[in-house]
Amino acid sequence: MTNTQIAHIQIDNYGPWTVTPEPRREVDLQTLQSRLYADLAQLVGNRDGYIFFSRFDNMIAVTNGLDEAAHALIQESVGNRYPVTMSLSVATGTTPVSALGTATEQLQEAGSAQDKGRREVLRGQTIDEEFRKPTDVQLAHFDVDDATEKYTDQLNEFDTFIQIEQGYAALMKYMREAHNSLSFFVGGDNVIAVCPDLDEADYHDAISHVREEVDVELKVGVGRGRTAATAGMDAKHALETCRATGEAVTIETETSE
Ligand SMILES: Nc1nc2c(ncn2[C@@H]2O[C@H](COP(=O)(O)OP(=O)(O)OP(=O)(O)O)[C@@H](O)[C@H]2O)c(=O)[nH]1
Repeated sequence: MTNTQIAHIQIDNYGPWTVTPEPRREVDLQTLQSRLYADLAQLVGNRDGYIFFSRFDNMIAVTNGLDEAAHALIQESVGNRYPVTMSLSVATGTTPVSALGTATEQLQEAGSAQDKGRREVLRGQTIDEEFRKPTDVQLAHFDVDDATEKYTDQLNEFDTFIQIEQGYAALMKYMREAHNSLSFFVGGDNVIAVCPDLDEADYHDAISHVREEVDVELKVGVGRGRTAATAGMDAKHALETCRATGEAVTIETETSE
């Protein structure tokens, strides 16, 4: 069974900061947000976690393998180098949705996102080393079939963007509602979903749903691992198997350590 460790990261009091003492230049906010995401991708990724930007002022990470000290160090490193601080709440669950739900509740209990007094809160619990398993994380790497041929080389970039986003919107909503999974756009035509123990039929179901709803054709590779990094790499290999065999769904049978 999966045991996903999810961290909810939130910039402290960011809304007021963006307009104090008066609205800050949008390009500077865009730069800050993308640099913070890039830094966190390295800080989390070098410890074998994955982070997704969601709304940039809030981010969601899979941090299996990171203990409380590792989370604290990441938080401190950002606090030392940025004009903003961030709060971080971590929780585990048999589904990513339940883990995130707990993490967010802990953060909300500590104070509002726009509470001047809530700064650099660190809450929650990580999985003790002795309880970690090679099946703790299940990641699904979705890809639009022949996006280059169907969209990128045919339509203008904005109309391609609409097609890809439509597929993403339908998938993220359905995976959340029907399969307790958290799906994130990661660039190009790719979406990575953090999933509980789903089987091949569940993935076929999600792909059919997106096809019926928005006429976007997907394939998916699925990997499992002790960390997001190993599960994610297995998912990429499984996706390559889809490309080689023409199968819409491939689940790596070996679980990586
Ligand atoms: N983040 C991320 N983006 C990727 C990855 N692989 C491809 N992309 C992006 O997706 C775009 C399309 O590439 P592909 O998915 O290989 O191309 P395709 O035309 O859809 O062809 P098939 O996937 O073989 O059906 C690329 O330009 C990249 O932007 C990946 O593993 N991660």
